[in-house]
Amino acid sequence: MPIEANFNPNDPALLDFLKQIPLLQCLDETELNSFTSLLQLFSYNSGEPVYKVGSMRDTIYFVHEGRLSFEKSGYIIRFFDQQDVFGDYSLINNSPHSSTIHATEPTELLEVRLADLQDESKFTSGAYGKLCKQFAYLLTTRRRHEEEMYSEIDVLVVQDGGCAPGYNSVTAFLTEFLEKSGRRVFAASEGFRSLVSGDLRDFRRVVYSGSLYRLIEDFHGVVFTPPLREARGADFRSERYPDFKELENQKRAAENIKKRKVKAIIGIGGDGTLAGMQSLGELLPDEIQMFFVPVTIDSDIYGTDCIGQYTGVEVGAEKIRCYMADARTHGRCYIIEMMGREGGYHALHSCLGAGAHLAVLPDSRYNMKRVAKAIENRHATVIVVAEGYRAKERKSNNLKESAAEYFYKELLDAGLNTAQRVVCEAFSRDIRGALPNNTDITLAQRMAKKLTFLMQTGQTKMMPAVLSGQEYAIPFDDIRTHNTVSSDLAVLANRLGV
Ligand SMILES: Nc1ncnc2c1ncn2[C@@H]1O[C@H](COP(=O)(O)OP(=O)(O)OP(=O)(O)O)[C@@H](O)[C@H]1O
Ligand SMILES: O=P(O)(O)OC[C@H]1O[C@](O)(CO)[C@@H](O)[C@@H]1O
Repeated sequence: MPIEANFNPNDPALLDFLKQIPLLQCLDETELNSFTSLLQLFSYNSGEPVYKVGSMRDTIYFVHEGRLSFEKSGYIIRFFDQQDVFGDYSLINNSPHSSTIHATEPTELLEVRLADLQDESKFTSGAYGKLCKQFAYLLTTRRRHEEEMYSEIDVLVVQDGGCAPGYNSVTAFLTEFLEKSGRRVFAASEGFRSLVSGDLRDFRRVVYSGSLYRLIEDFHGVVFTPPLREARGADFRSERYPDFKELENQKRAAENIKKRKVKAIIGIGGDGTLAGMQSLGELLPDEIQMFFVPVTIDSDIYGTDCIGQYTGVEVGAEKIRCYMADARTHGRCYIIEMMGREGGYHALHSCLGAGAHLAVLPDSRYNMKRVAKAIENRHATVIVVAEGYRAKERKSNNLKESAAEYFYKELLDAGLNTAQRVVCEAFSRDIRGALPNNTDITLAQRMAKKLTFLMQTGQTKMMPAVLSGQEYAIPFDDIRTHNTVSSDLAVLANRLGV
């Protein structure tokens, strides 16, 4: 239980303290004195709650000394320190508290009951009205600051495409390096879709500096990025947005970009995202700088390592090793479908790393009778099929089979007759959610640094690239997206000798 402490309501230091608080700056000297006479001072021990979620709003609290945590759904959202005010929502909202407040160190709070403020014999209705108005003013100015913050977007990051390890990492590093070079960085909340919609709620402010974050953390959409360096997933996007291929939508996005005075746009993703950026580039003035960062497990951007490809192969190979052990144990044949729409980089390298028996790539054409025979002579087999295998054929014939199932069907047509139970596994999307490994995090860091340099030196329509340890930059017009894999490696991955 908090302990009520004595204090002198006429203490000049106390009056000075109260005059610093924006909520009370609307009161004149007399009103402030009568307000002060309604205050009570309470001491809280460290860990003691002030109020809990669900309790009634009936008090406004002023932090006189100490520190408190503001918690929602078990998370600490922020801290309150000396001169901070909480509970002031009770001036306009009489629903129960949606948060819990705990003292995190010995704390003193000056408290005023709402019932006392509303009692005309203690506080005039005029002064109470002023307090309510002042609270509304503070709320709306915050909203105005938010509007202002998003009305001039400096650098805008747009993540699209399928998730891959490293989206979050590169966004965190871009924020760090660009902010350190004096830029303000923002992100579209949901990729290209947000550019078309263009509402304030479609944008986020991404922040690297802790002190800057503390200043603006209450504003809409502010995200502290350092923890994203190592985070899984892609925080600023949702489902794909195929409608961005429509010119009308691209035009709407271009208008919104100009309306929000964007100075530079960075697209992050695979070849589809690059195509979206290139289309946008046609509709925007040259002064708006444009960049692209390749993040894709399947490495479908030529001339550079792609962020996500190393984690993808590491996790993909480990997944195949598990199938190899299971296949050996049960005497089975697994046909695993892995990423690889065009070149098949991910499927091939994962297969190689794990020492699986055959990689079936989008362009592979095997003699299926020989493959069937080779399987029949084995106790256990693991075959990796890239998702793009016979994709056009399957699509044009409207076939429902996945690439793995289609390959199995071809084997059956070729007369496969094996004691091994054959199991086709579903497409391995799970790898997209893997934790980025050190190589991809380092690659993300290098590309972010290179991009910052390109931006600072006034370049545009460029992609930072890293190949064989060297950093480059490739102009948009020279980026090739058909990334074929080495045929020597495809031979190495053929342990069936077919
Ligand atoms: N030809 C195009 N023109 C304009 N926008 C496009 C085009 N192709 C794709 N996009 C946009 O880019 C987004 C991402 O494309 P896509 O789904 O092909 O992923 P990606 O960037 O290639 O990444 P990944 O291949 O790793 O999934 C799409 O949701 C769409 O909004
Ligand atoms: O999960 P979705 O939307 O079907 O996307 C599948 C595509 O995404 C990717 O996994 C890339 O992220 C491709 O390899 C694949 O073609």
